Amino acid sequence: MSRIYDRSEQLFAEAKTLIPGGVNSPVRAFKSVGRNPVFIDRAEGAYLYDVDGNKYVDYVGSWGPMIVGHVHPEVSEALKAAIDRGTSYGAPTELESRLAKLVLEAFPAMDMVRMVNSGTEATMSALRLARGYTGRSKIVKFEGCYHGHADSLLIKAGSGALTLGVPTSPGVPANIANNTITAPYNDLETLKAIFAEAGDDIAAIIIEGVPGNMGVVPPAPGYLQGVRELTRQYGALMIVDEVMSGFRVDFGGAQTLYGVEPDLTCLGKIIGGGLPVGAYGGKAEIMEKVSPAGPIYQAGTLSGNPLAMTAGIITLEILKRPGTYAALDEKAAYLADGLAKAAEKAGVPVWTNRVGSMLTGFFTDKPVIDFASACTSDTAAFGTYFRAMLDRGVYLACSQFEAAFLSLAMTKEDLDFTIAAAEEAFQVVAAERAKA
Ligand SMILES: Cc1ncc(COP(=O)(O)O)c(C=O)c1O
Ligand SMILES: NCC(=O)CCC(=O)O
Repeated sequence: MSRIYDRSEQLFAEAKTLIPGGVNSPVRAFKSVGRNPVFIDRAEGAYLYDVDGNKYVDYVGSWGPMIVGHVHPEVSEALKAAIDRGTSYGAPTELESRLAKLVLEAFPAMDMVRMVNSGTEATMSALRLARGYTGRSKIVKFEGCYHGHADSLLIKAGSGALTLGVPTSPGVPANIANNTITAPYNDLETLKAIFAEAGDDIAAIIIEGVPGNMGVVPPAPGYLQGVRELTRQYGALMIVDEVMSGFRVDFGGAQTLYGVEPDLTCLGKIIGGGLPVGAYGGKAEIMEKVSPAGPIYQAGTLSGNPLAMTAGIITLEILKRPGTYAALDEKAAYLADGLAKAAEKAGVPVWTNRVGSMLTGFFTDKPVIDFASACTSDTAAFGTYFRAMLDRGVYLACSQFEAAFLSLAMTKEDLDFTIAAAEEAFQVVAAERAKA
């Protein structure tokens, strides 16, 4: 391909001398796909433009938040007006209540919500609350699920931790790791056995609404209900981490889609509309324990930031309009079908999981239902596919174990462009396999 990446290469070489690995979040470094990252200059609608002038259809969407597309005119206009009113006060504003109302309306399981600055803060704070509320220490998380980088959650974690081969990070003290029990996802029997043994010490189960951090792996029918029953039986809380799935798979997240009512919910990504926001919320009886209403401490200098609240409010108002989720689903179904046909044509077995506008094609001929089956994927083939797609103007998440996200800004032409690129990219994979 004739694309030039010189300026990106220069900037990355410099960044590596200034920032660990040249990036401010590990997944951005393209490390597992055998090339250097491209540096982004700007974005608009469905597209990213890099510093060498290359254009891409963007399926990363800032790892989820950009569901209405980049530089959406309504979001931009509101943000510009907000900037002139001041960027931070460290004092309450009406904007915080407006975003809270939109969130609570979307998630009936939540009576109250607290805004924070990232998904990591949301899950970390929810765990503290669950432990404070129940007076218990242990938590259960699932293999391949990622909930941000708090110590107790970096155990058998997904996303970059998995991609970069450090699912359990050095630096997490053993006495913290000991309080995290991990279980295989979509396996109720093993979970029951864990509770039979340690149920009285377990404060909470934390689970991704739709796991997207080992690639997309939907919950089996009845699985979330089973988890709900088990937690009730043992007096543990069920925390659904909808940082990725919230306002993504449905306006009311995975809990609405699958009909399950958790005790606590974590949000992030989309509720910030591309600015840094996270949130956690749940039943009033539990949330009233959070400081200053209650004794469980949690705070933040920039929490409820007026710019972030503004971007979140406008984004959710756009998403609330009739037909948005049907439109996203239709686009994603069209794309998934086109990609599957392209793979088949090239004779490359791919297993596709999709929930609404998040999807992953795994380079495996086996059904992907959990972490172990996700790991049957041929990650070298994924790397080849990723590089071929990038060279053809399609920006995918740089790991087999991530989701692709669609946005409302994508047109049928964008999807057809992507499918045409994939037809060639799968042929490149097939040719490489034939050589091996
Ligand atoms: C399900 C889930 N939870 C939590 C997080 C952490 O969010 P953040 O990166 O904003 O800290 C992420 C993504 O990073 C996520 O996908
Ligand atoms: N699945 C990966 C993420 O959701 C977060 C991106 C990051 O860690 O930078």
